[in-house]
Amino acid sequence: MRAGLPYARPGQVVGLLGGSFDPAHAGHVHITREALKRLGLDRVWWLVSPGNPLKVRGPAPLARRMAHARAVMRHPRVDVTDLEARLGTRHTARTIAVMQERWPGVRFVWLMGADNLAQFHMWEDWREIFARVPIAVLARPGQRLRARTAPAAAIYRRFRLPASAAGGIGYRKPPAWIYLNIPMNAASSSEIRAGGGWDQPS
Ligand SMILES: Nc1ncnc2c1ncn2[C@@H]1O[C@H](COP(=O)(O)OP(=O)(O)OP(=O)(O)O)[C@@H](O)[C@H]1O
Ligand SMILES: O=C(O)c1ccc[n+]([C@@H]2O[C@H](COP(=O)([O-])O)[C@@H](O)[C@H]2O)c1
Repeated sequence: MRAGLPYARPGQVVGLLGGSFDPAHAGHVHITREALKRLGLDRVWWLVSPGNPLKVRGPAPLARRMAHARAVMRHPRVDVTDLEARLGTRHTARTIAVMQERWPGVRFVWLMGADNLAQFHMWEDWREIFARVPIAVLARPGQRLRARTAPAAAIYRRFRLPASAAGGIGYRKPPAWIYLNIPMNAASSSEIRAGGGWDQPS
């Protein structure tokens, strides 16, 4: 990272995993490693969000979530960033637009768990995200049916790639998306919070 911004060369393929990471957990680490392995990515950048625009409850302070995410995700090809706070963006479509300007020639791929595909049609300018970058959806326990019946999946049905195309997804012209059936990990931030495992230190 230079001056707080991650580095990638033009032509490199970078997966973007946006999230509240409130807190980061083994599920995030697992899908990041799977994405690196299967999608032909050079790097993955975590975008630790200032706050999900659809969530009412505010998350823990960004600095705390960043520090914890960095402790949890240790991999030479992964950068944990607070890019949205630095770029002043909050909605994903805008974040990606600004990043494509800032890193010309870098091939970004949007990564998300299957639960997010189910809600994707409610994101601001969500069609613009499909128009800008290939998307990889990673299996999550209990979310298969919801993802299969997601409005965004139906609308973009003809742009879905077969599993065999995973390794080259970064080179596909958008719209293009793929559903990755990976071994699953059941970790979730809400469960950790409900169990009191992320309470503020007193
Ligand atoms: N166990 C998991 N398996 C697959 N995808 C996951 C998993 N945990 C998180 N993700 C994905 O990682 C991204 C960031 O997730 P987020 O930070 O919201 O964690 P979360 O566990 O889903 O949180 P919460 O329970 O508060 O909704 C999202 O795209 C989400 O779908
Ligand atoms: O752009 C939007 O309207 C939008 C709505 C909901 C979620 N997102 C993004 O989706 C990512 C996952 O959010 P979360 O809170 O489920 O971890 C994170 O990068 C959010 O900024 C984006």
